[in-house]
Formats: sequence, structure tokens, C-alpha cells
Amino acid sequence: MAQVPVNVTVTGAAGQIGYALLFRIASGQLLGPDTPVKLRLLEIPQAVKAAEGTAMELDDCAFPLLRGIDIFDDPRQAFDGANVALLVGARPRTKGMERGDLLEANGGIFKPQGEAINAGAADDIRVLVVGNPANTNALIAQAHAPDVPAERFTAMTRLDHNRAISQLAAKLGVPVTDISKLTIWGNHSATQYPDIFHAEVAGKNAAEAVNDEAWLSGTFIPTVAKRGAAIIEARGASSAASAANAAIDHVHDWVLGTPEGDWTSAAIVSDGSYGVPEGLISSFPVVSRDGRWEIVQGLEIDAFSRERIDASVQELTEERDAVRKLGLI
Ligand SMILES: NC(=O)c1ccc[n+]([C@@H]2O[C@H](COP(=O)([O-])OP(=O)(O)OC[C@H]3O[C@@H](n4cnc5c(N)ncnc54)[C@H](O)[C@@H]3O)[C@@H](O)[C@H]2O)c1
Ligand SMILES: O=C(O)C[C@H](O)C(=O)O
Repeated sequence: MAQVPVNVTVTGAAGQIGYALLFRIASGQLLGPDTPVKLRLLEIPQAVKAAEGTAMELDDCAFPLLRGIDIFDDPRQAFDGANVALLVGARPRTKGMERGDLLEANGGIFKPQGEAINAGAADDIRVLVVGNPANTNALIAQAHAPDVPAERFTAMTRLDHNRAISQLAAKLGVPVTDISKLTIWGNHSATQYPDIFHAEVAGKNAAEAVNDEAWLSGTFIPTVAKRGAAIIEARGASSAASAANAAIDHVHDWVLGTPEGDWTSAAIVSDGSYGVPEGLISSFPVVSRDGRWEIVQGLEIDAFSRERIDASVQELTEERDAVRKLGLI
């Protein structure tokens, strides 16, 4: 019997990540080669025409799995019946904008989107927030969707995870497929902590294989944490194809499961594990089983890691307090 298409809502559809993402969703890379999809694109009114242009190109690909494209400028309509929501559109920081202004501007986007998800999304809705500041935007949306299980709101640290794998593999001169069990902790920001102490390279401990603390502290951690800024500096625009790729990886693994013997990183609602205050949306080592993220338990955290995890979690706490003060959660 023909499968019912999955409704995938993408916000910021006319933006650069949207352009890199939509064709991959439509080709089956998000949900697998047997799952038809319907795209529901959300844009601001001024960008609807550009989204229509992208939709024309999607049509022109004649993707066998693509069963429809609808374009909206109203979140209530865009999230109606959504099974998967990729929240990409966000208000970027502009010159002279303080962090509080940025949080407030994004609150104006993610609060109504959370409300719209609450009002009309499908019962199995899964939300990935990509738009920055991703963790706190996800927290705002989640706070306005009280009828949706909190665990369905996540933020993207998979790009950081993939960046860290790539850097570590290059240092060790091995293919990326040899690296497993790497973790990004905390916020998708420069305070994030890429942790190789539990990572493995071809089954052996990665930190022991590296055996170079100066490289770890002075090169690896800052390179991964500041990679987004380095790409903006080099490209004159923020990462787009790699961000879209990470969004595909995140949702694919969430829905279809992570491989046995490995884990990945995702920012999910904390249950208090590893001392991260309950309710914060923070990055953890996670596996996905039966369509649910689970935090990998029992990892030993030494003083080096503890200090770095705590610093990033502290930043998330401050962001949460700031949006609370603004009445956004
Ligand atoms: N989490 C990550 O790893 C990661 C990585 C890269 C980029 N990002 C973030 O992703 C976001 C998007 O990046 P981009 O390069 O595609 O930006 P972009 O400016 O090219 O596109 C953003 C799009 O969002 C739209 N938009 C703005 N407000 C909207 C709203 N209320 N509803 C629907 N659409 C809206 C804009 O019209 C625009 O088309 C940025 O916040 C960026 O910082 C996150
Ligand atoms: O958009 C940015 O500020 C950078 C982005 O989050 C990235 O990590 O590439």
C-alpha cells in the first residue's frame, strides 16, 4: 500500500540553508528512500516570491517522493498537520545589536511558531531549531507549546559534531568513518565543548591516540567552537550547505535511529543528567531508539571537561534568564 506522505514544514525556506536543504528533503535523504514527503514552506511575506521560485525548481526535479509543496506566510497554516518542523528562519544579529535585542527579536519569531505548533501540528511532531541562538530559540518555542511533549523540541549541534569529527580525523590521519562516540556539550555557540575523552578512533580511545593536550586546548576546541565565525569570515556568509547537511543528519537519525555502537550530539531538553539544570535545551551525547532521543548515561567527566561543560551551561542559563526577564518564556 502506498505510504501516507510525511508533512515537513521548513521555515526560512527562501534563505541560503533553505536552498541547500529542500532538495535533499525532497530527494529522500531526510526520511529515507521509501517515505514520500509534502513540503510546507514558511517565509515572511517579502520572501514568499523567492520561496515560490525554489518551489518551481523543486517541481523541475520531478522527485519521485515529493507529493506537494505549499507556501505560507502564516505560521498557523504552515505548521498545520506538520510531522517534522525545521525552524531555520531567524533574525540575524545586525550591527550594534545587543544580545538582549537579538533574543527579543527572535522571541517575536519563535513564540508564535511554538504556539502554532501547539495549535495544529500532528501528534508525532518533531521540531529541530537551526536558527540562532538555536538552543534558546528552541526553549522559547517549547515554552509556548504546552500540549506537545517537551522532548519533541530540539536544537542543532550536529554541525558542531560533524566539524569535530572532521578535525579529529584530520589530526589523526584517519577517515572520518574511524571516529565514533564524540560529544558536543552545551550551547551552539563559542562556549560549546567538543569532548574527545570518550571518543574512539578505530575502537581505541581518541584522547590517548591524540596524546597532545596543547593541541586539544589550543587548536581543536577553539577551531570547532569558532568554525561558524571562520566560515563567515571566509565566505562572507554563514555556513549553509554544511548546516543543511547537519539538519538532515539530525532528523534522519532521530526518526530512523542512530547506528549501534556509536552516538551523536543533539541539544535536547535536559532531565538533569550530568548536572545540566532540568529544562535547559543543551547538547548531550545521545542515541535515538524507537524515534526518541536518549542521553548516553554513565560517562565519567573529569575536571577538564567539567569546567568546560559548566561554562557553556552557564551561558545557556543566562540566556534562559534573559528571555524569562523579557517575558518570552
Ligand atoms: N545551528 C547551527 O548549526 C547553524 C548553522 C548555520 C546557520 N545557523 C542559523 O540558521 C539561520 C538561517 O541561516 P541562513 O543562512 O539560511 O539565513 P538567511 O538569512 O539566508 O535565511 C533566513 C531566512 O529566514 C527567513 N525568515 C526570517 N524570519 C522569518 C519568520 N518569522 N518566519 C519564516 N521565515 C523567516 C528570511 O526571510 C530568510 O529567507 C541563521 O539564524 C543562522 O545563524 C545555524
Ligand atoms: O550563523 C552563525 O552565526 C554561525 C553558525 O551558527 C555556524 O555554526 O556556522
